[in-house]
Amino acid sequence: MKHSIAVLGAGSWGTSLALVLEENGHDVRLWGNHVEQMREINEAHTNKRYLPDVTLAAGIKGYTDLAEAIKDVDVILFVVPTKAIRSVAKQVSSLLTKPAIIVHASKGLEQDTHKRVSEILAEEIPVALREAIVVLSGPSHAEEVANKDITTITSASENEAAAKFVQDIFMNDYFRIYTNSDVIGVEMGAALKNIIAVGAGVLHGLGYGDNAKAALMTRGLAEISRLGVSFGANPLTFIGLSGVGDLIVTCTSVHSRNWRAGDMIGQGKALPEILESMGMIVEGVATTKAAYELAAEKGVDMPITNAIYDVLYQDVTAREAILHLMTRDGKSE
Ligand SMILES: NC(=O)C1=CN([C@@H]2O[C@H](COP(=O)(O)OP(=O)(O)OC[C@H]3O[C@@H](n4cnc5c(N)ncnc54)[C@H](O)[C@@H]3O)[C@@H](O)[C@H]2O)C=CC1
Ligand SMILES: O=C(CO)COP(=O)(O)O
Repeated sequence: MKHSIAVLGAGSWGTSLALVLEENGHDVRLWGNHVEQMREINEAHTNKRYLPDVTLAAGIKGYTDLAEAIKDVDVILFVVPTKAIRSVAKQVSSLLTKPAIIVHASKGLEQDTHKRVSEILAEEIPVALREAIVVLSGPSHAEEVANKDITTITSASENEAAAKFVQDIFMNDYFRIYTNSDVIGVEMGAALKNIIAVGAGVLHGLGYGDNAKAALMTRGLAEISRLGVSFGANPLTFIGLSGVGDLIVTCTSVHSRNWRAGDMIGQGKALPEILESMGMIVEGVATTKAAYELAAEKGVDMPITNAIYDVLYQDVTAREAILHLMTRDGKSE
């Protein structure tokens, strides 16, 4: 069945998800806040800044007017960076005239409040205007999805019917969706893997090898799970697509923005210059600070997150942070 879907956020991930939905026969409205970019999408059918080698289907329509983009849609998919979720959600709730299924595919924790993205959406969009909130997450680089490379991700919601609905609108022969009811686990896995990806990049930039990477990913997953479980997540979620699955892709791929930023840190470049040169969101930087503060509040031991926090925010060198991690007291696994 054909549905009308507004995709909010015309970066690499929003554009790739719009491509999948359009291919699946839906009416797709891609909303962005840059007039020139939306004109490019509508006239040249490209979005070169974010997906340089991709031609977009003519069915994907770019919108700069949010009211028009969300008018009478069945689904609103948020794919802006985490730091923009609250402001965009506020605008949506002031303009929405009928309830919609609210989906998000963003991966991070809000600064200061430390909230997950679905919590922000639940605060900003009144119950009367949302049928359900669904989280879309898993190992999925936009560049590969746009090339129709095989990808599997998770659709998570407390509302099982809504999770299945989202599974149905996205599924096709290269994009496979599994449902999950553990929203906390799926969102915590998604947000926290970005921190470990920065660390994997740092190790690469410093010249460390595969043993170091495997150590970081394994012990990183242990602390992701610890923090997630302290909020009520199911520990098994972290061995699923939005846990170890996403950790693998993001720590081993040159597509990863977080990994690339970490790699440049390892090579000795300064963080502001790195973020400037990326031109895309590197969620792991803000999420490291949120997770560091959250772990301290909760009394959860997160030594790798603390080490990356020290490098990003405390002027500790990466080599010093690694030495500190490696020379802590011996522990039981
Ligand atoms: N790129 C990827 O492969 C994947 C990204 N994600 C997540 O998706 C989210 C978006 O990431 P990307 O698409 O990579 O980011 P991006 O940096 O490629 O694009 C972000 C887009 O959001 C727009 N934007 C920023 N603030 C805005 C605002 N206030 N109002 C309207 N538009 C605004 C930007 O102009 C840009 O078009 C992030 O949370 C990321 O972790 C999740 C899975 C895969
Ligand atoms: O979440 C992502 C892939 O699943 C994208 O984030 P990165 O680009 O940092 O890997």
